[in-house]
Amino acid sequence: MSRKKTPKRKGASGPAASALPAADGSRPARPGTARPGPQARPNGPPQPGRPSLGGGDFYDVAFKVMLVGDSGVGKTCLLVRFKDGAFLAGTFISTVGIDFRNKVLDVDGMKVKLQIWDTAGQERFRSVTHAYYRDAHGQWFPSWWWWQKQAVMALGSQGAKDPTDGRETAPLVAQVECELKGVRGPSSSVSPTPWAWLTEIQDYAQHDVVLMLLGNKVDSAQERVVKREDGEKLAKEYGLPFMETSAKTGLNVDLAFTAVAKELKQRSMKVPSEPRFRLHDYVKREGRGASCCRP
Ligand SMILES: Nc1nc2c(ncn2[C@@H]2O[C@H](COP(=O)(O)OP(=O)(O)OP(=O)(O)O)[C@@H](O)[C@H]2O)c(=O)[nH]1
Repeated sequence: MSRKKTPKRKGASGPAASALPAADGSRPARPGTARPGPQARPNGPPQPGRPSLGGGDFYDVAFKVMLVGDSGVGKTCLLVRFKDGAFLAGTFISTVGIDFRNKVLDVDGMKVKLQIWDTAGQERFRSVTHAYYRDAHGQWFPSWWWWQKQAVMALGSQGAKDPTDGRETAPLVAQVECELKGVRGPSSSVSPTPWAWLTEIQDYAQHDVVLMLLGNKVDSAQERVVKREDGEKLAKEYGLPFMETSAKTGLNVDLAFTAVAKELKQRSMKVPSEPRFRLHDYVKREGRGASCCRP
């Protein structure tokens, strides 16, 4: 992935539009860059001449997944952990604009490509992110049914501090409470709206988007400020599947993306012979507790 992160600076200008990938996943031409586009057109059910990501990574069906959440909760680290199995330790460098990575998973005998978009959590990039929620592929390639389904994984942090620089990050539950307070106000008649990110998703994503809530950074036991039960309660309140993750240890990272891939595949393919996949049940059953995986 071309690094779109830059050291955090106050008053830094927004991203140069030309440097950003297009909302349909294409990028400005760069030598050696595999880019999704017409030439990478997949063909639905498995066939011998399946499209490739390059390097022999063939796939049958492709979906778009977006990672959203406040700055510093660990979106980029989660993606890097999933894609490369590594943890980006060291100084926190905030994402500028947006970028994506592709990964092909084997889901029940089918090759599912996830195109995962890593968004910037900082407020000043919000307008850039908005453009990427909508399925731009539908606009450009209306017959590409396989892009129709998308997922958003909303991240919060279960820890209060970024362990690398001691900076405060907004923990999951606090983000929600803060938002509710802001909207309700002391004498406001406006009915409370969900957490800011969920509101965004409602406003900008497809109405039937697959959603999952993740509480990241569960490895830092001393820093933990959100209890697992509180995360679960919150998710229940909004009817979302919830999982605690750690980009540092890898806890539940593959599982979370696999769960989303399974759900997306089911919604698109509807294979009658396959038992119905239930995302909520799957994450509850398969998700591991943080206590078993401290570093
Ligand atoms: N202990 C611990 N630290 C983490 C974890 N995930 C991320 N971090 C740290 O948290 C900081 C922020 O991580 P990023 O992945 O850059 O955060 P982000 O959400 O992409 O932030 P923006 O790009 O600003 O939106 C970095 O210093 C990471 O090393 C985790 O699971 N555990």
